[in-house]
Order: sequence, then structure tokens, then C-alpha cells
Amino acid sequence: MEPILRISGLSHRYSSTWAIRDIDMEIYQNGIVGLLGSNGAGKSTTMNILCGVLTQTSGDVFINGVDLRKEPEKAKQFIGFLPQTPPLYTELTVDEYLTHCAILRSVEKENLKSALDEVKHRCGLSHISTRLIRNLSGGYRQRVGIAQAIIHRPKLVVLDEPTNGLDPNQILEVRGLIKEIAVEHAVILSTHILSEVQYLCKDIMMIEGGRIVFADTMEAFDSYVAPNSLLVVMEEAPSADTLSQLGGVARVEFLTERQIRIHFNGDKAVAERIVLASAQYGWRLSEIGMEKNSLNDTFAQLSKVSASKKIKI
Ligand SMILES: Nc1ncnc2c1ncn2[C@@H]1O[C@H](COP(=O)(O)OP(=O)(O)OP(=O)(O)O)[C@@H](O)[C@H]1O
Repeated sequence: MEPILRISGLSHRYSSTWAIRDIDMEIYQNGIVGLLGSNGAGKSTTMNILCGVLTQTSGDVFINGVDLRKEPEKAKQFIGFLPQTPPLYTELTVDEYLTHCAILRSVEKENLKSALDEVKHRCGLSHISTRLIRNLSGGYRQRVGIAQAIIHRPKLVVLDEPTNGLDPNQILEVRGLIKEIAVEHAVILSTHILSEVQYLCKDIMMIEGGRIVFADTMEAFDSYVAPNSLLVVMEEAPSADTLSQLGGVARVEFLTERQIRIHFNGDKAVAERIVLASAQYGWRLSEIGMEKNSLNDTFAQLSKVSASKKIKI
């Protein structure tokens, strides 16, 4: 079966510096792949090449079996792209703008109305068809941005930091929409927010210094970022020495008089021991929660493991 996306040996150099090196990736089915990396890791370079905005120095990109370099127009029919700054014409109404995008995307004239109705329905825009884009909230603007990316029903939808700059409610709404979109399209979502990938994606590809440091399922990833510390709040906290004597505790760090980070090495029963000891000795435990590695720790950890460089989804 022909993959929806196949990237092999993709490398790009701006003047003398390599921005990305030897990236391989294959996507066979719908769902969301998270492209996670810190600033400058190479996400935008990769996505710009994928979407035909930038031509790679070397390597190949095939979209639905079509070579992006050899037949860019044909290959681009299969892609929808929402750049970090959505290309919205704010003086147009939602209908006017989406009609314009549909025409640019070669949607047949007789299918225009149905394409428009369908995309507005899917993106929750039907009730604001005649509103000017400039009067819409950030969340609705982003919905319009997503609508223009899927109006021609592409197989692959590429979203660059789609929740950037939105408030918490808008973030939830847009994430919900992305999940729905991913039922019918393969989606690549670029972000530097780990929790976003954990919430949305079934597969994850991490890029650092222009190279892939991890490519696998979210489940496999989670085992790399297993909790390794607990954050507890105790009104009558004992000394660090006392806490260190609990089985499985590796290190105790007092953040304030009451708030303590307790590091452990893989033994999750530590939490239970803390709760029991607190009840027994009257430490008045009021909060306890697992902490995961920070993204930076995870990157550092992953750079050390010999991660598979090929993702097949
Ligand atoms: N037009 C350019 N000219 C020269 N170097 C560039 C150019 N664009 C990006 N770079 C460099 O290429 C590397 C990868 O950048 P890229 O923008 O792809 O990373 P990113 O992961 O998308 O980061 P961000 O989240 O900050 O956009 C960085 O070192 C960056 O400085």
C-alpha cells in the first residue's frame, strides 16, 4: 500500500549550516502524529518542505505516492497546511474567504457550495458564515484556518503550532476539532508543548538539533517519561532525613517549608508509603501528585538512547 506520506533522507542546509539531517518518516493511516521539538529544532523547516514552501537540499518527499519535487502541483493537492500565522484575509467574511480558498484549491465549481457547507459544519462555523473574519475571536479564527486547510479534503493536514496564542478554553475547543479532523485525515501537528502531544497524538516524532531523537507510539514515549518524583504538601512535614528513610525514596528536596519534592527510582509504591506514614505520624498530608520529567530532561535522556530513526504509522 502506498503511504500517505513518505520522507526519506530529508536534509536541508541554509547557507553552510544544516537545519535538518536524514529525516525518515512514513504515514499510512489517519490520526495525529505529533512533531515535537524545542525552538530551532527543525520543525518549521521540515513542515515547509513537506508543504512545498521550501525545496530541500537532499532527500525525497512523496505525498500519496507523488514526488513533491517532480510534480509539486499534483502532490500539493493532497496536502492542507495551517501555518503558524494563518493566512486569513480579515476584511472578508467567513464564506467569502473559504470560497476563495476552495477556488485556489481547485474545488470544482459545482462542488463549491457543498464543500463550503461541509467544512463549515465540521469546523463549527455554520452560524458565523457572514461575519467578517476580523471580528472573530482567536479560537474562531483558528477554526477558519483549519477549515481552509481541509476544504479540498486533503489526505494529509499539516498544522503548525495550532493552539499558539489561544486562551485555555479556545485551546480545548481547537484541540477537540483537531481530534475530529484526524478521523478522516492524517494530521501532522507541530508543537513544542509536550502535554499537547500527549493529549492529542497517537504517535510522536521528536526532533532535536535537526535530527530525529525519538519516533514511536505515545505509549512507548510515556515509558521514557515515567514519573520519577512526587510533589507533596504537608502541614506538619517531618525532616528530610525521616522522609529519606521511607523505602524507595532516593532524594528529598524541600521547595518551601510545606512543599516537598520526593525523588524515587521506579518504585511507585513510594506514594502509598508516604500516605500511610503521614496518617500514622500526623504529617497532615494535604496534596500529593506524580511529577514527570521536564521536556528538557526528556530530550537529554532521549538523545542518549539509540532511538529508531524511522517512523512507520
Ligand atoms: N531562513 C533561514 N536562514 C538560515 N537559518 C535558518 C533559517 N530558518 C531556520 N534557520 C535555522 O535552522 C534551524 C531550524 O530552524 P526551524 O525554524 O526549522 O526550527 P523550529 O523547530 O521550527 O523552531 P521554532 O519553533 O523556533 O520555529 C535553526 O537553527 C534556525 O536558526
